Amino acid sequence: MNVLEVEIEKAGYKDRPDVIQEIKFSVRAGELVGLIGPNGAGKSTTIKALLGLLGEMKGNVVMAGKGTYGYIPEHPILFDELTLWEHLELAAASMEHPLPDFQARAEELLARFRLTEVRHHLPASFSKGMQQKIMLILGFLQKPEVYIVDEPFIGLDPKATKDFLEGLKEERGRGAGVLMSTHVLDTAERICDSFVLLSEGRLVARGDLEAVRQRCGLPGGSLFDCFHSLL
Ligand SMILES: Nc1ncnc2c1ncn2[C@@H]1O[C@H](COP(=O)(O)OP(=O)(O)OP(=O)(O)O)[C@@H](O)[C@H]1O
Repeated sequence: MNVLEVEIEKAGYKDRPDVIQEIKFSVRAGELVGLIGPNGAGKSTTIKALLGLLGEMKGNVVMAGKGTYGYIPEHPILFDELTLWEHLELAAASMEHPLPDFQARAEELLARFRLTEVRHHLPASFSKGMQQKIMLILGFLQKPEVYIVDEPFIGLDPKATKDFLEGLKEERGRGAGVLMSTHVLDTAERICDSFVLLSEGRLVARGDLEAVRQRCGLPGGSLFDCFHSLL
């Protein structure tokens, strides 16, 4: 079953409405799909397009079930005047479907990412990695059907990265699908089930590592080798 289906004819910005073109892919329940491509290839634009954040978008995006998604942005988005706990309360209050177990879930996530002690502090004074962990907690809070994660590995320490990947694994076990953009290709190769490779706003390869290797004519090649041969 697909939890996310994306068919973008074209999308972009007011002055450049066709930054990305003909991007078609899907994410199955439990699948982790890596969105890969060099700087400026259109990864963030693709994510913004499927979140409905772009003025210029011609295409279709379908999310399964109730259509809930957890978006984990690359750069933390925080309010100066709210404590960490108030951020979680605000997120829960603005969800379309109320969280019956908000308190327990929030406590569990704070413990997992070791932020329990600072839950009543203002995140504006936190380190970059701590702020990034808040984004992970907010993403995990509502147990969505789809996770959309923009470059999670920059700024997280190895322990936080491990905790994050374990959290994603649990969620995938429950049937959530994940689309994750990253430049960290060795990690992507290790953890992703399949890949969407973008270059200059176009889809250049789609499928598991074997399919990407075939597309590049590099049997046994790493994702890193395939990336370089395609671009
Ligand atoms: N707000 C904007 N207005 C106009 N053009 C933009 C805007 N944001 C991005 N672009 C252009 O869209 C193209 C794709 O950018 P995008 O940010 O999607 O790339 P990316 O693959 O996410 O890159 P990176 O790996 O550097 O994050 C680039 O040419 C960029 O200049």
